[in-house]
Amino acid sequence: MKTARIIYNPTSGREAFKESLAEVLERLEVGGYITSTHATTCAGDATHAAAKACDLGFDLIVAAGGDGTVNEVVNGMAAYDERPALGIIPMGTVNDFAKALHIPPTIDEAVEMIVSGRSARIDIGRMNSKYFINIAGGGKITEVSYEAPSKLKSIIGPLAYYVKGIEMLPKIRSTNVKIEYDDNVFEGKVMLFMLGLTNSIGGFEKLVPDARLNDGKFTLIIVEEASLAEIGHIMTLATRGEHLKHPKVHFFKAEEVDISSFEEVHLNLDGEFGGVLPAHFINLKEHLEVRVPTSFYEEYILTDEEGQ
Ligand SMILES: Nc1ncnc2c1ncn2[C@@H]1O[C@H](COP(=O)(O)OP(=O)(O)OP(=O)(O)O)[C@@H](O)[C@H]1O
Repeated sequence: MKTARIIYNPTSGREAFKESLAEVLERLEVGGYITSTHATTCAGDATHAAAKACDLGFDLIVAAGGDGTVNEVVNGMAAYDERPALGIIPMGTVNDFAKALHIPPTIDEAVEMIVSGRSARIDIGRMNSKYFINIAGGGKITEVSYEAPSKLKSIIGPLAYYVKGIEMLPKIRSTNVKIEYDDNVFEGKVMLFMLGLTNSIGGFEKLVPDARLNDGKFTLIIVEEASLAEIGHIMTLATRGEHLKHPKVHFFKAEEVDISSFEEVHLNLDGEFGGVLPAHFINLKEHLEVRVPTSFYEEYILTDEEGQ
């Protein structure tokens, strides 16, 4: 028998998970798992709960919550040599990570996928000692996502980032940074830099148009110093996934990135404050085993034969 630990955030998004808990447990039991449950009690608790599940040798951790919960669970698991598989039941307001993996939005379908889908090994990022699953970024503009109040986020969802972003535009200024990526260097004034792992970020589904989930590389996007009008134009292009064509936008693939600055530059990891520069980023290739729909696996997970 396999063992599964459900870690759920009773406060995330729609707050409806508890009502479905009995059915979720039953489906997992029928699927061959011995189950147990942990409801998180505060911020950071999911990290401790996931680490404990690793210590106890669980085969599967099911994270039921939004991106914040999944990020915390991965932070609890990632340092272990023996890691359980991860299943995700999206319960947040945005669920960028679940969307990137085409995880179904309803509880029933998500648990069904966990039981009968496939396991994919996908990349995660480490920044200094913290892990991230979707994106790391810095520069004034990236302070937007954690400044978007959660009330606003739950009412208008992804648009909250955009609305807040436009409001903040006049306050945005550039910062001087040095970005070393693999064997190259970029030095200069930037509005923002981003290291993406998936293509679904901040509610934009085409921000990192060609992110591969298991190639061991970050997509590094740098937006050089630009005028307000240019930033507005880049944001509009971003909604269509065409921002990479803009001359102030640079795009690279890299396994390791070092970023430093003489100024105080805030970092954002998966939508939350993640500390300040300097930062060392490393892509941990295929570090996370996650349950995904079979159709997604067949279409998006590269195998060795495909020339990885
Ligand atoms: N019992 C709790 N009370 C208050 N906060 C909690 C509790 N458990 C977890 N949290 C915190 O809530 C944060 C947000 O949760 P989560 O990401 O699951 O939902 P969300 O914000 O609705 O979703 P999304 O990130 O997709 O918008 C988590 O990062 C976690 O730190």
